[in-house]
Amino acid sequence: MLDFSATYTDQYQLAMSQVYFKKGQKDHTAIFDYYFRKLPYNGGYAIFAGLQDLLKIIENLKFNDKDLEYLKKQDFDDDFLQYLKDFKFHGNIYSVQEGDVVFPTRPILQVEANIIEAQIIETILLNLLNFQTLIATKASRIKLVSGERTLLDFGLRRAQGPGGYYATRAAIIGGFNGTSNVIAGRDFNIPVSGTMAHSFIQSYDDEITAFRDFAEGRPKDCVLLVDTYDTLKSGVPNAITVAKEMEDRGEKLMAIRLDSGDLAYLSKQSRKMLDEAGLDYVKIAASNQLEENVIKSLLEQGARIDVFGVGTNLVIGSPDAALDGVYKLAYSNGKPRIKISESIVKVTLPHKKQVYRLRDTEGNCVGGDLVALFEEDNIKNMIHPFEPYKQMKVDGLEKEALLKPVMENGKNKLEKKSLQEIAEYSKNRLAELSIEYKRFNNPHIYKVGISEALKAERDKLIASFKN
Ligand SMILES: Nc1ncnc2c1ncn2[C@@H]1O[C@H](COP(=O)(O)OP(=O)(O)OP(=O)(O)O)[C@@H](O)[C@H]1O
Ligand SMILES: O=P(O)(O)OC[C@H]1O[C@H](OP(=O)(O)OP(=O)(O)O)[C@H](O)[C@@H]1O
Ligand SMILES: O=C(O)c1cccnc1
Repeated sequence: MLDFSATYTDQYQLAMSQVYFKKGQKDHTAIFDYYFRKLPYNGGYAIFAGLQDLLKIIENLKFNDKDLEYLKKQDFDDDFLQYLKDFKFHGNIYSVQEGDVVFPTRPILQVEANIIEAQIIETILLNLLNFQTLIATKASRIKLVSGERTLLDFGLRRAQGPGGYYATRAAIIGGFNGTSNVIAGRDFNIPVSGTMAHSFIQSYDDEITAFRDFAEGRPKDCVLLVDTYDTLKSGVPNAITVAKEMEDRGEKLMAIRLDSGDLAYLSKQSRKMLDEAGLDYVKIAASNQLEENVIKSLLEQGARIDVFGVGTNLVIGSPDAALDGVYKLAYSNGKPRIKISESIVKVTLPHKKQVYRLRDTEGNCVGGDLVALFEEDNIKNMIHPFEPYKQMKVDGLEKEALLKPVMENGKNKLEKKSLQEIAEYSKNRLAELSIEYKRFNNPHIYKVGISEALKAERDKLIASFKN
């Protein structure tokens, strides 16, 4: 894992914290909600990712000597710096499980801690969760159109700097099978694989010698890049020759890779040539600015591609640059808190809350999540948070509580899961959603509503400030 200190934060967190400290408010308990307002890619769902990393980092977050020296130069006071010297997160965190499908405007995670600790972790929390959730969602869309074909992440070189490290992790949660990213493979136990670059072939005087040497060097997982000079006239015929030579040595060429031109046409022609040479086991990989719409189109055209290598568009979350996840105060110093806005969608929900996934008596998702006060019971109705005439009866429905304690008094309580287990969980949760929520154009809108009691609390607070 990358090394983080508690200065991985925005200056205003420290400025506010010094005031809380000086004014005797440092032990006031605060509750913050993490949620986003708009689904990325105009899609029908998002995949929550980044939780495991976040908790590991928060558990060990502290200000080291270098941080404190620097903050002293930034005009923070000695007594506050002394407090920061012993900083540790002691709070509670309640969260949806990593990999679950999540929807706008309802809490995905809640932090309950003293106000300084809750404030200092805000930036790293948003930084990690927004990015991984965006990329896991992108990966999941690519997976939806690719079926059982193999998906490899090739994005590290095109990522937003070191963000590529976590993009790879998120891609696996969203359904990718492996990566070219060696450090992410090492740290997250992800299968690492790769092919060859154009430079390797260019560095030889002829393509076939390059192929021969590579096959000799990597006999077990040899993939030959066939488009450097002419895919069908040179690359594929030379790959076939080398594959036959490998057979003579008792080896098997694993795949060829197409990286330019009309990938549908070239894959069909290459498949035919390989099959006619008796090489039906040699797979075809493709890359070049792939994303879910291109892959969908390629498959509709009958492309014979077994492996998609996806780089840029996956790791930068194209075309959306960011998830708009926010961290909003819901409760502090014994009182519910609200942020009022001209735009009703930006009004926050006060109090500690619980979120329930609604299911019928057979356990099937009915397409709705309910947000209620934490201790509420016997909830009969769900109301649209901003359009109160939209209501739904929920009293006959099963309610699965989604926010589970994952950190208690600063201790990470998250059940240990491998990335593959998180990905499997994500796959199963996504499978519970019907296809209408997964289509790319005008997907069905998943219902998110609030209980009558929560609405009453919110409206009471709005009225008190309006007066
Ligand atoms: N049959 C196809 N249907 C839809 N999209 C395709 C098809 N074949 C390739 N593409 C996509 O079209 C884009 C073509 O990119 P580009 O214009 O750079 O062409 P290119 O063949 O890669 O050129 P270059 O040789 O410069 O790399 C890529 O995103 C690629 O994935
Ligand atoms: O298109 P992306 O989805 O981002 O996939 C990654 C791309 O990165 C490599 O190209 P690059 O030109 O960097 O190196 P190369 O010379 O090895 O092809 C690879 O050949 C892919 O085309
Ligand atoms: O292994 C590959 O083929 C690869 C790795 C990174 C980027 N593009 C391709």
